[in-house]
Amino acid sequence: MSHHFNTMQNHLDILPKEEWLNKDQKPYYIFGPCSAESPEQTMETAKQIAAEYPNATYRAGIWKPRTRPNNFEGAGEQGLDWLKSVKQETGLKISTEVADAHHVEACLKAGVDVLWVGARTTVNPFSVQAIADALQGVDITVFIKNPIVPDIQLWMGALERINQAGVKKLGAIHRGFHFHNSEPYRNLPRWEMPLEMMGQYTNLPMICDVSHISGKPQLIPSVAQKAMDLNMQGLMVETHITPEKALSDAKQQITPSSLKKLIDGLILRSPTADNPEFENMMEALRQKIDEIDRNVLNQFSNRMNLVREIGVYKKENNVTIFQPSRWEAILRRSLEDAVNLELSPTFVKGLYMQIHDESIRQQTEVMNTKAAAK
Ligand SMILES: O=C(O)C(=O)C[C@]1(C(=O)O)C=C[C@@H](O)C=C1
Repeated sequence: MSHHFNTMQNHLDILPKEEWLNKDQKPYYIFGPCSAESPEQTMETAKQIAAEYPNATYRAGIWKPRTRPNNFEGAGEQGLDWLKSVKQETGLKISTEVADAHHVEACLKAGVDVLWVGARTTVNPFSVQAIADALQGVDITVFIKNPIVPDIQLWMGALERINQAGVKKLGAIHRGFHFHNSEPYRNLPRWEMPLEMMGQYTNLPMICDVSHISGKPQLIPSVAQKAMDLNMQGLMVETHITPEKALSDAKQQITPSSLKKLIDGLILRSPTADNPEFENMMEALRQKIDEIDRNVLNQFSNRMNLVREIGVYKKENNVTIFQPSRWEAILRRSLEDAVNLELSPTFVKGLYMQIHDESIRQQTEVMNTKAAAK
């Protein structure tokens, strides 16, 4: 397999965060029920949220296609009228999920401020393009949730399609990924995926949907704190006046008062410190890390030289590349060392799997190379 490794950054034409996302709120908060269920539930939840967080964006799902039919499928278009009333009475910005062009048109007519594309829509470029076409030239905020499968290209593609329609207030929402077993989460966070996106598009705001990752209230605080510590720009938290009576996602919604506890408990750290002593210390430690990194790579290179040398002997003696007992011994020794070195076994095992893969690749190359004329 050939690896094309791209360290180049990609580009999205997005307005600076300070001009829209973080204009009135930092972090950016999206709070509200999974679904708009009734005028009363929609309004009452909004009032309680607005009392504490007047600059938050209010969310409520209007169209809720469930995995299997014949469950509560959302209030439909009438729910947009309920959201409109919320906007009028509380002043909160309103937001909902769109999955097709018809949804977009209905939301634009209702004056919805913020739209998001859901995880099951992001996987389908046909759907995303239809939404992009409906948004052509419209000045509105749009967030793209990660696709349910951990495929970064789909996420990037969806952002690019919407951006190419001219949407400049654009962000991403990390909601975790679907796996057969995501314990203890509902959706495995795979934090490296949003981080990769943030690296690829340095101006892309990333919001963490802590509810869909957690799936249960107990996990929400640690997920929210981690998102903040990873320098994400905001949080989406499903909030319901009576979660136990919710018609969808009852298990993961929290009350407005639990929401307040959650937000009060967050420690907000900044990406840099305005402190010369801190900067000096960081500089010194980073220099040491740079030196170690260079040594590590050099040693890997030395190791691979030996591996290729072994490869030549194996070729001359017609011996197989993969040596299970030797490989097992290396792995066992390394895992024992890991304990004493305060390295996690998962990390060390992953590292050695990578090294072994590379050894095999290099020896395969040696085997396939025609010997130089003697
Ligand atoms: O010891 C060998 O036979 C090697 O080729 C070296 C090495 C390694 O990378 O350490 C590579 C492949 C084998 O499966 C086992 C070990």
